[in-house]
Amino acid sequence: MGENRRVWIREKGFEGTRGRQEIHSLLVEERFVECEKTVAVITVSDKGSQGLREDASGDALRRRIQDEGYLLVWSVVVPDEMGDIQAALRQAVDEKGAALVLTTGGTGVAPRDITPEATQAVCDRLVPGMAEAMRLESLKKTPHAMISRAVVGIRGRSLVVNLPGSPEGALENLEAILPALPHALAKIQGDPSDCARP
Ligand SMILES: Nc1nc2c(c(=O)[nH]1)N[C@H]1C(S)=C(S)[C@@H](COP(=O)(O)OP(=O)(O)OC[C@H]3O[C@@H](n4cnc5c(N)ncnc54)[C@H](O)[C@@H]3O)O[C@H]1N2
Ligand SMILES: O=P(O)(O)OP(=O)(O)O
Repeated sequence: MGENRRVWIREKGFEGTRGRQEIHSLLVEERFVECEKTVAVITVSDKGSQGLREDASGDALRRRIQDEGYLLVWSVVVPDEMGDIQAALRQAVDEKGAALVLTTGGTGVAPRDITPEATQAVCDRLVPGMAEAMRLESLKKTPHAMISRAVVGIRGRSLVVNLPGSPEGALENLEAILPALPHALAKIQGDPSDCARP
């Protein structure tokens, strides 16, 4: 996460213009605002990783999430391979510092669909309610929604969200959780404030 904070400070033009002490206090002050809004997008697709299909789903997700004010810190296309997916998830969180990681593809029941297993393997905790909400909303669009085994999990202080592979499916699922994302990310980052509704 430290790297992202530095990126943001540079973007705002503070780095080098203030003393070390002041930069440190700025980082502390702005931590909740900035760390929550970094995102990585991982496309899981055999065809995509071989250049046989344009990554329309990744493109659509990148556009939509940036429209919501998130800063894209990394994006990659990997094949439906356990090692590649896990490595990408670790890199997104541990090296790129994404507070939010969106995956698209490989959530279904085809033999090579293993994104949920790879996600669970690198996450410390699951957030079943977010995956349930995505399926609930998606069932209003298509009965095929129940085929997605997508999970949502937490790795360290980052949230990992599995989305289906089709562009429409990925966007429809993302839309279902967008309203809850800011609060979820703030809590994962350690926001201690009360969250009961008045
Ligand atoms: N809200 C919705 N939820 C779901 C939908 C939907 O349309 N709306 N589709 C359901 C279906 S059908 C399935 S099956 C499951 C699981 O999907 P997967 O995550 O396993 O998707 P894939 O098999 O990886 O891909 C499906 C299909 O999508 C196209 N595709 C895949 N990747 C890309 C890409 N990067 N760019 C463009 N198009 C892509 C391709 O035609 C694949 O065959 O989810 C349900 N949920
Ligand atoms: O090439 P992929 O992995 O996107 O899978 P599909 O068979 O669903 O097109």
